[in-house]
Formats: sequence, C-alpha cells, structure tokens
Amino acid sequence: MSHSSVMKTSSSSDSSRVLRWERHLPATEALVDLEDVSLNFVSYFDKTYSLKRAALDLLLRREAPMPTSEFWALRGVNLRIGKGERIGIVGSNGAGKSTLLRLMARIYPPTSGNLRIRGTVAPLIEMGAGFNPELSGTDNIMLNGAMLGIKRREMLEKVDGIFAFTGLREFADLPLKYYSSGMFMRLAFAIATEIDPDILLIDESLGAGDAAFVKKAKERIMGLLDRSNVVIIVSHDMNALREMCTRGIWMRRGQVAGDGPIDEVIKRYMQEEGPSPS
Ligand SMILES: Nc1ncnc2c1ncn2[C@@H]1O[C@H](COP(=O)(O)OP(=O)(O)OP(=O)(O)O)[C@@H](O)[C@H]1O
Repeated sequence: MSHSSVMKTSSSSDSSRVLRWERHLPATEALVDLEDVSLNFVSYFDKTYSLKRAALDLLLRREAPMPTSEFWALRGVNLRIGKGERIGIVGSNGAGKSTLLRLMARIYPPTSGNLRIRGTVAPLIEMGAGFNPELSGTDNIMLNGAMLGIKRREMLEKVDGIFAFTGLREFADLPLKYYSSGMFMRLAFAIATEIDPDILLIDESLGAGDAAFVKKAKERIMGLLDRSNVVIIVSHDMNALREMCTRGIWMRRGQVAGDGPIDEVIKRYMQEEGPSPS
C-alpha cells in the first residue's frame, strides 16, 4: 500500500485517550469511506407504558405516548479502508460493532454523515439474512447469488465449488431448515467467499465451526487478502483477530476509541476494557 501511517494518542471529549492511526489514504483509493457517520435508533415503545395505562388511556380518551427514546448507536465515525486491509473490530457488548458492520453492508443507512462503499460487498452477518429455510441448499446458493447481483449462469458454475468447500454435497437437495447451525454457517461462509467479493464482512461466525473448518475458513480469508480484497471481522476472539487482521478498530459507546495496528489496538482495548485479573 502506498499510504503511510503514524500512531498518535489524543484526548476525546470524555477525557479518555483515543488511539488514532493517522492514515494518508486518498479518498479515491478507499473502498470504504465513512465521514462523520452517526446512526440513531428510535425506539417506538415507551418501556414504562403498561397495559393498565393503555387501558386507562383508552377509557379516558387520552393520547397514547409518542415514541420517546432515541439512541445513538454510532457517533461521528471516521474511517477509510483501502485494498488488502484486514480489519478486526473489537469492543465491549453494545459498543456498536455489529451496527457498524450492518451500516457498511447498507442494511442501515446513516442518520448523518457520508458513507461511500466501492465494490461488491458480501455480508456474513447474521444467519438468516438472504436465506430461505424452506428451500434446498442449492436453491439457497442461487438465491444468495441473485441477492448479491451475480448472474444466474455465473452462480450455477460456483455451486460445485461451494459444495466441495463445505463438504455438504450430499445435503444439496435438503431444505435448509434441516441443516445444523454448523452446516448452515459453512454454507453461508462458502457462498460469501466463493463469489470473491471486494469487501467481505464477517460477524463472529468463524468461531461457530469445528476446528478443521475454521482452519479452512482462515486460509480462504488469507487467499482473499492475496487478491487485495478487504476483510472486516467483528469478534471477541482476540487470538483469531491477531492471527488474521492487520488493523484494529476499537469501538466504545458508538465511537472509534482506537484505530491502528491490530496488536496495539487489542493491547489498549484489553488494558482499558478487558476483564480485570482475578
Ligand atoms: N435495531 C436496533 N434498534 C435499536 N437499538 C439497537 C438496534 N440494533 C442495535 N441496537 C443497540 O445499539 C447498540 C449497539 O449494538 P451492537 O449490536 O452494534 O453492539 P455490539 O458492539 O455488536 O455488541 P455485542 O458485542 O454484544 O454483539 C446496543 O445498545 C444495541 O442495543
């Protein structure tokens, strides 16, 4: 990569240190470019609104309460990701990691800021999205291909390779609802990687397979990198992230608290938010 990088520590508004990797990747070279992106979830349920109160409101012909709570799951996120980068996203529960991935998959639009994604995106995000439990394995492969914008003929040529990689050929005609979660995960992973996306988004799912499959999956991710694809992984498995990623992004309360070499970011994250030694 042509851009240079410098590690810096600065102070954020909540006075905790923010680790930044000053990157000089021009916007034209970025496959993923987030500029001051924020995302707000509005809850349409007032949690204190009980059945009793609803009945009273109805009886007294009072207006039901308007949606009250809103929550910023992402705040002012700036990120630029270039070809060949393998990103590991770390952070505590609820920090915004999965939301960030869903935003990059264009499942959620940003509430404010700019999001630019260039190239094909294969999201391995949640088991279920893009799959139909009533259809066979083969039909689900075709369905996913259609959703990812792959031509039917092109996808048909990939079916064999997908079953070879997963070892699930004998289950090709079985409806997906009879697959175990491990089998399902294999299929989803094989589809997402077989189409050779420019950007592969993975949420935790790597941990779900048996050891042999996890090894094969890691090799495939490394192969994607050789072809300069971008791989972005959300995981709580620090060892897997150290092994597979080059750059770490640490999310804290919806904000980027650290961005830099994976080892450095994990070290700082564990120091500040990791389990305290007993
Ligand atoms: N669809 C939604 N509607 C409302 N709030 C949501 C929605 N999705 C996520 N959130 C909230 O946004 C915050 C960030 O959630 P997110 O799933 O991104 O966290 P995470 O860092 O991936 O956590 P974990 O490690 O537990 O998976 C959480 O407080 C969560 O409750």
